[in-house]
Amino acid sequence: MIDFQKFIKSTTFAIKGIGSMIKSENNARIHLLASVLVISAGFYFQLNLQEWLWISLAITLVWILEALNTAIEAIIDLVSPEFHPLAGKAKDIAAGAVLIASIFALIVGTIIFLPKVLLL
Ligand SMILES: Nc1ncnc2c1ncn2[C@@H]1O[C@H](COP(=O)(O)OP(=O)(O)OP(=O)(O)O)[C@@H](O)[C@H]1O
Repeated sequence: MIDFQKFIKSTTFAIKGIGSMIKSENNARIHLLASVLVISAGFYFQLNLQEWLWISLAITLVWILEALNTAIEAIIDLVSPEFHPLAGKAKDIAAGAVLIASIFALIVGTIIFLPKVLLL
């Protein structure tokens, strides 16, 4: 049987996690600002359905990877608070994943918005 109370509780924890990420991570606040700006620009330029889908994919990918990166950082700080090359390697690779998604988002944003900005 589906336990809806449990589902609501775990959704609340997930929202709490997103809130704590935005509070503690400077990069997450940058993603938030970028997301708000891009979505506002999307409304301004009246993007079509396909453009909205690409923008949504790019924004969502960055947020998912930032969340995973933040979680990985927290686990590493817990299990390896002292310096360890593997801890540094894991953090750098997790940060690399965010960078890859951010570059993808930048490419998508440029392809969609640059022609519209040039026509202004
Ligand atoms: N325990 C550790 N052992 C070895 N190197 C570490 C360790 N912790 C952090 N580092 C190195 O220092 C860098 C910065 O670590 P930090 O925990 O500040 O991550 P960050 O990417 O700056 O995260 P934040 O988004 O919280 O600022 C890492 O990318 C890693 O190279």
